[in-house]
Amino acid sequence: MADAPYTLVLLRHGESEWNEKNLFTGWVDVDLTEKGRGEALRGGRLLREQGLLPDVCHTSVLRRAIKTSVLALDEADRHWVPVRRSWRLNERHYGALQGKDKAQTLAEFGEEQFMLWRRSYDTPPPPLADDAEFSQVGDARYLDLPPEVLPRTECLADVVVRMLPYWYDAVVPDLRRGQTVLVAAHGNSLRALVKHLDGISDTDIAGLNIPTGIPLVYRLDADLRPTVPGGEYLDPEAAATAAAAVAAQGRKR
Ligand SMILES: O=C(O)[C@H](O)COP(=O)(O)O
Repeated sequence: MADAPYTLVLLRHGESEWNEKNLFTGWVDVDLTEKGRGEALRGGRLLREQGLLPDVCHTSVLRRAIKTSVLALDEADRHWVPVRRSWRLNERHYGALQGKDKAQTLAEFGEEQFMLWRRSYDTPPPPLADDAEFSQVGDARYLDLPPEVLPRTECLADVVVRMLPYWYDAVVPDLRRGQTVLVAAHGNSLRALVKHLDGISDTDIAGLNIPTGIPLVYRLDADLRPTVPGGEYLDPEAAATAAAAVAAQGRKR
């Protein structure tokens, strides 16, 4: 398609153990659930059935995204493509909320504060202490980062700032080589990328939620602009239902 020379596939990891428990996760490196592994396999099957065969994959350095990419690529018979990993695709760091129950947080702090921390563009949760149980300080995969770069909390604006250099330096060159690129990442790092791609306002991004395990396909024009705003989910009905469930997560008992 000359008017859409570039194909980008976004895939949020399958359900994680802390998604199932309704806990704020952020940079805590939890595993997929059995359901999440099934979602990843289905995502790969949808890619294969649609002929959307990745030539390269980019993931975060968190196992839920890495394992999702391995399962999906294997199911699409593309397990052999090159993979690059970066902390810049990590989930948003949830600060002192990491490990806390979403429903309890909502009950304790109220709807307004909960939504500010969870979905505002520029209000981060309180920072996580370096000696806290769910801190990433000292984690081997981040030892090359200057201490001041390692986040202790992030708002979505912070994620945009640390994700975009990777988008421009690693993902865009692969797209411009004509490769079909799979980005296997997280709800908020993908919200940050979608915000950039679709030019979504700082206010409107609060209403956008990304479901687990369902490929979101962007066909981009020569200027890397989406030819279909918002992209196209390979299972639109399931995606709409699952995105609504993500939005309501704070209320899950
Ligand atoms: O990090 C987490 O808790 C989830 O993966 C994303 O959570 P959210 O949808 O509440 O931002």
